[in-house]
This record gives sequence, structure tokens and C-alpha cells, in this order.
Amino acid sequence: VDNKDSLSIISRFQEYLRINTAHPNPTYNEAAEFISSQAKTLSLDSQILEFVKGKPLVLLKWAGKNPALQSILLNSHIDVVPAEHHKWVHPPFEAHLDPSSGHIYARGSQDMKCVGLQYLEAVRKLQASGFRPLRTVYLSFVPDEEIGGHDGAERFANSDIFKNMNVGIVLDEGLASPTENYRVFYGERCPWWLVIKATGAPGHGAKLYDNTAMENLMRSIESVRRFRASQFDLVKAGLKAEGEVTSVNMVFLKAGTSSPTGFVMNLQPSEAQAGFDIRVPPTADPVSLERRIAEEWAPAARNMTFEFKQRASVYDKFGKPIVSAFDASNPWWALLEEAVKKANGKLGKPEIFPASTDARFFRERGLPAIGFSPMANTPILLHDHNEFLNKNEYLRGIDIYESIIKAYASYDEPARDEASRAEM
Ligand SMILES: CSCC[C@H](NC=O)C(=O)O
Ligand SMILES: [Zn+2]
Ligand SMILES: [Zn+2]
Repeated sequence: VDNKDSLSIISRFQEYLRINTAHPNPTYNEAAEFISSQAKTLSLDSQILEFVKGKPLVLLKWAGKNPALQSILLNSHIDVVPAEHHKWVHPPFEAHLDPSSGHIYARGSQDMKCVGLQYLEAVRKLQASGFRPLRTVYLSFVPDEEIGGHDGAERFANSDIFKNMNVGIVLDEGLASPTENYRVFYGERCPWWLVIKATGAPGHGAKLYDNTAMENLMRSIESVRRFRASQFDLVKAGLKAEGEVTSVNMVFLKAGTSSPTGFVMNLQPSEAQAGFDIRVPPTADPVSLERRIAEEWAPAARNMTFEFKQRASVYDKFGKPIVSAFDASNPWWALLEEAVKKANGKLGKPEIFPASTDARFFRERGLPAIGFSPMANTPILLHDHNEFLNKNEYLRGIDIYESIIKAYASYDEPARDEASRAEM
């Protein structure tokens, strides 16, 4: 790449980053227009699907020479999480490029506007080199991943349009890696968002009595904390990776009787609740966790109830953990490894993604999906202040994708259907 090319590649990335697609009011239309205009410069077929009004999904198609072969889907989400503007060194939607370090600061620089545009830039380079794909390559830019993906990737994966695309492999997001090895993911933990509620007799703030809502809730919180520590200890001791234990973090506490001048101090409230973000590995036993919740964390005997705000299934409809194979049964895995190597990149060991991504909707349909965001030598800053990606790392990622897309789109063995299922 000569300097002029890389300058325009970087400024296109900045342009995308400057479109504020943060929740709760993402400017999806502006982003969809930007992506469509990019697709036009590449002569890709482009359509905007609106499974839910106001939530556009941009679907691009680079037609392959053999449409009978299963296609390749390169997925990325358009939306980003909100940012606390005043806590950033550079405003989160300015995409400031620091001239001395080469870091580009922006919300979405790692998660995951980088990946979406790297796919496009890789296609641009492949086209310039005269490459023509054997398999059809699709690029999807989807809304709402950060709020659960139900109006985005989930509807898309369950649509007839998707069915007719005859997808054989999906690439989706991974995580930055502080080392020189890229991280790569074959599965992810399932989000369970739990609210537990305690009730108890109200009374004078000076009175000691049993069964207050606060006491009942506190006992649960203590029990949750013991479990949390037991899981965290396994990670700290190096016995399990982050994605292999069940995480539970308290994310809100709600209790007390408020008045216009603040909380009432001498009244013990009759209700109290707490919310927990729980992530369940595909290898965990969801039944025993649910029993723990019902018996220890929210026992009816202690006047407690619970409710899930989100409860993704650990198993698919065949009762198997929702993971993609990374052995010889999944030819896409070896192809990815080789392609990354060919582009002088190194891959770490296959991992379970600790949070959730849209990949689960494709895996649920029995498709292999690989989580991969080519960012090596980069601190993990997704959802953090001062999220950044170095411009050279971004450019290097384009070369990596160029190699992967070339290998995938040239692969002429029809992938066997059962190859997409993992035996775990
Ligand atoms: C319940 S779906 C939420 C998806 C979100 N994804 C990335 O951060 C997450 O919290 O993992
Ligand atoms: Zn993401
Ligand atoms: Zn995210």
C-alpha cells in the first residue's frame, strides 16, 4: 500500500467512526447510507433490509463464479455502546488520529466498526488485484447487537432471505489481543440477566427483627458473592480461562423509601431488589445453576422471587452446546489458520468469547461461526473510555482479511453439513 492509499483507507475508517451510532439513539440511517455508498464504489449488490422499522441492516453481495457453492458471510454490527464524553482524552465521535502514536480514538474503533470497514477494504484490494471469488461473499452490517441483537442479527438469521443465501460460514467479532497473537473464538457464554426481589415486613429503622426485605436480599447477595469468588478463583489460579467459568456481577441495587428530600432513614423498606449480569459457558450445567438461583439466591422460603430479563439457551434444539467445531470436521477453521499465517499473522488457541455476540444466532442455526477481530498488540478497550485502534494495526488487519477472504472465496470443496456441528 502506498501512502496515499493508506491515507484514504484511514480517512474512510474515520468517516465511519464519526457517525454516532451509540445507543439509545443510533443514527442508523446515516451509517447505512455511508456503507451503501462504499458498496457502490466497489460495484457490490447492495440492499437495505428493515426487519424492524428504523433499524436498517445493510446486506452486500459479491457474486461468486459458482453460486451453487455455499456462501461466506462477513458480519459486523453498526451500533456502538454509549460513551461518557467528558471522560475521554479525545471526543469519542471525532476519531482523532494521534500523530505521534498513530492511535485512532473513537467509540467503535475496536467494537466493531474496524472489522466492518476492514472487510470492505479487503474486498477493494482483492478487486484491484483482479481476484474473482468462486463462492459468493456477503457482507452484513447489522443494527442492535449491543442491545441483544433481537431486531437485527436474530431476525436476519431466521429470515427467508438468509436461508436463500445458502451461507456455509460466518465470520463475526472477536477481541483485541495485548500480545502478538490474534484471538479467535469458537463459542461464547450465554447471557442470563437476572433480577432478584426480596420482600419483608416494613418497620421502624431502630428495630431489630427478622425477615426484612433488606436482610433477605443481603443474604442472597452474600451467597452470590461466594459463588462469584469460587469461579473467579479458578481463573486466578490459571485452571480455567475467562470464558470457561460462570461469571456473575451485580449491576444494580434498588431499595429504600424515597421522599423529596432524599431517602427516608428510619424506615426499613418492604421491598428490595438486585440485578445480576450472569454469563454461562456452553460447557456449564444450566440446570444446576438454575437450581442454585431458585434455592440459594432467591428462595421462596425467604420471601424472594426472581425474573430473567434475558436468558439465552445454552443448548441448541438437539440438546448440544452451541459451539462451532475447530477440528478437522470444520474445514473453515484450518483455512482461517492458514490464511492468517500466510499474511504473517499468528493465532492464539481457540477460546470461548466471554461476552455475547451476534454469532450465537448463526450458530443456533447450525452454522459454523468464528469470532475474530484482527487486533494484535492492542489493549482490550471495548466498552471502555478512550477506546482506540492503532492505524498500522488497522491496516494490517485489512491484509489479514484479504488473505482470509481470498482463501474462503476460493475454497471449492463443498462443506459437508454435519461438519458444522461440534461434538462436545
Ligand atoms: C444479551 S445480548 C448483549 C450483547 C452484548 N454484546 C457485547 O457487548 C453483551 O453484553 O455481551
Ligand atoms: Zn461488538
Ligand atoms: Zn460491544
